[in-house]
Amino acid sequence: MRSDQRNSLFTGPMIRQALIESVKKLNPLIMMKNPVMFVVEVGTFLTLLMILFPKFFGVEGTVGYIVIVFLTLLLTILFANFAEALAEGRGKAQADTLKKTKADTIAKRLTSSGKIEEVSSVDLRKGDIVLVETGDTIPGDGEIIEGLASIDESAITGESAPVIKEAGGDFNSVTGGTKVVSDWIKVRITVDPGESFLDKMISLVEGASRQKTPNEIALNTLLITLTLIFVLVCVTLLPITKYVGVKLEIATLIALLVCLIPTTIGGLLSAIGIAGMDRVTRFNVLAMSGKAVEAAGDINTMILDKTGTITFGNRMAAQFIPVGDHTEDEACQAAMLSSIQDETPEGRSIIELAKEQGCTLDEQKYKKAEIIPFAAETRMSGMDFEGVSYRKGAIDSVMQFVKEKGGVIPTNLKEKGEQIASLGGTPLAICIQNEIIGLIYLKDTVKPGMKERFAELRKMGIKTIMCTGDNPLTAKTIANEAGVDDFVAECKPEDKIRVIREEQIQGKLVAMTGDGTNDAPALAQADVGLAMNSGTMAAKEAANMVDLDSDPTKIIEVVSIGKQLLMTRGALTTFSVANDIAKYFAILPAMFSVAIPEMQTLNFMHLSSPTSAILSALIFNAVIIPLLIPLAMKGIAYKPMPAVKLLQRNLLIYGVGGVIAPFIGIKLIDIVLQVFGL
Ligand SMILES: Nc1ncnc2c1ncn2[C@@H]1O[C@H](COP(=O)(O)OP(=O)(O)OP(=O)(O)O)[C@@H](O)[C@H]1O
Ligand SMILES: [K+]
Ligand SMILES: [Mg+2]
Repeated sequence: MRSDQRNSLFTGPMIRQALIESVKKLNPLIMMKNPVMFVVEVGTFLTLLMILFPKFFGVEGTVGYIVIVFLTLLLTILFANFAEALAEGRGKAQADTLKKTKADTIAKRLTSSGKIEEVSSVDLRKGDIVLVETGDTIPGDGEIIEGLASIDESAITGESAPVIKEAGGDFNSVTGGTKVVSDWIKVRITVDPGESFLDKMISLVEGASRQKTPNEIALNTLLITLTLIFVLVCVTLLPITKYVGVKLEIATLIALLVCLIPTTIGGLLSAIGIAGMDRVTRFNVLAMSGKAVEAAGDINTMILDKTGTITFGNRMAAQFIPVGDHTEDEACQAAMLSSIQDETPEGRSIIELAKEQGCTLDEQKYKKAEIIPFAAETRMSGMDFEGVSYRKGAIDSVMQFVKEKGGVIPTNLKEKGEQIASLGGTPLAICIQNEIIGLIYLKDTVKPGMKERFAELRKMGIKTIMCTGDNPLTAKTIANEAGVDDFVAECKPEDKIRVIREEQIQGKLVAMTGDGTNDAPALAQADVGLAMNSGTMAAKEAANMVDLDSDPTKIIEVVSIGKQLLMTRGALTTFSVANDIAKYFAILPAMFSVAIPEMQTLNFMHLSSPTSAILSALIFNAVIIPLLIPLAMKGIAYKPMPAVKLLQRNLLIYGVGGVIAPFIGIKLIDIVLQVFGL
């Protein structure tokens, strides 16, 4: 996705393709989806009939004029179609590239007896377990259940550096179509054919599943209403003109109608939406709906988890610290015992550190132990063996566990825990039965550049809140280091939802970024849920956006694009309506000044003739569409500033500009038409 086509706005083949598409889109069945332009098409068809059967319509004398009206109307529709086709073009090109990645591969499926059978990737179903070795393409989306491998995800993310994925924890998801470059993994397939991430990506960039956003629907309703009003105005003009003695051609009436209905925004509306989605994709963010992008434009609050989002998330054991009258050796031993078969990255790093420090473990002996896997709810993990409980976990959780068993808390536990937390580390307490033996210092690092990025969010008026399962002191240290506005510690999954709901109840739009399975419910609750591609399947499925680069601050770009999208649509609507009003005042005096001399005072534009006035306005109405295509595609520049100021600025530029532009444009076209003797 991050290929050359990401940067160059349009290539030759894309423009050629768009030209072909704009003719195909003339199909009335497609056209009907855009009522404003459909009215133009009906008008075009009527003028065509008049050209073909002039006698029937009694227009023999003015066929030349009608031909010009017909051609201008046809161009108007083609221009609008071209805008839409051009906006769709890049997505189609991307989809083609992705489809090549989707080729069927051979999968090594494990049978229940543990044998390997080779099957086609299309025959894989949810729940199948496959072995993927060095050089193999991963045959489907899934979760690593065993092993660790280095994976080239460039086919999907465009990032050439391989990433490490491993069983357990938040980095266990793999995507079909990516490649194992070293080592091996066993993957449990989590989707049936046709529902994969790649399938979703293809249909997203292709725009196949594009639906109008609520904002677009509302605007469309407004445009349809305006159109209906002008249809009525034009129809009632007929008897009025008869009454005052002006002969009004049907073709003129159609031209007048098209000038007055909001064709500019009607023609560009869908292109603006598609281009907005496309800009998001170019930042390597997959948005599941246009609604999500628009919501991003109005975000007030942003919730982030800490581990894996603000920090790198490879929380590694750095030190074993004894408490009470225990020794470092005992702490090391207990840490190891509580981490048998803990498949989280934290658990494995503990075993590694313990081995480095010379601790040993007779794994055979504990084969029959009952393993207690880590859960975000309990914040603990460990095992029960021969009536003895071995646990490690968040200090308060372990303290409670020990107290329930009648144990006492060592006096220096609090102090030693605070020492780790004040460094931004995560302290894990270790206990055997009802006795706390020591602490594990889990180290994690804040991703660089966070402070500057959060400052940017603040400038946009967005409040950042870090919600973490970690203890308050660690949370505070990391919150300060990263520069978030606020934090909530000791969050369980339901607490993250509560924080989001509390903001939403105040009428705020909330964005949430996260990577863990424990973040999934909150990602679904938020108005904008941005999951890290590095994260778990559950997180990616719950979110309405996925950042392929796994950079939580990417939300800044998405917010800018969302704001840009809303602003561009607002500005071009203002411009379009202002234009139409101006055109009204340009054409009507010219049309009536012959019959009603008093109208002459209003005819300050001094257009050469009523016919020229109509044609100039109609031609201006057509050419303004392609002239605005670049603006519709790129969006108007967004700079962080208060909303009111922004609105005033845009009203000035696009409202006043929209009133003035037609007068200048129509006058110029009128002069040119005079040169050609029309
Ligand atoms: N493998 C583990 N065994 C025991 N306890 C753990 C393990 N991993 C994490 N913990 C403890 O559980 C707490 C909660 O973990 P959880 O993954 O829910 O949140 P988190 O990753 O700390 O925070 P965030 O929500 O910011 O990602 C951690 O802060 C830590 O104290
Ligand atoms: K118009
Ligand atoms: Mg987490």
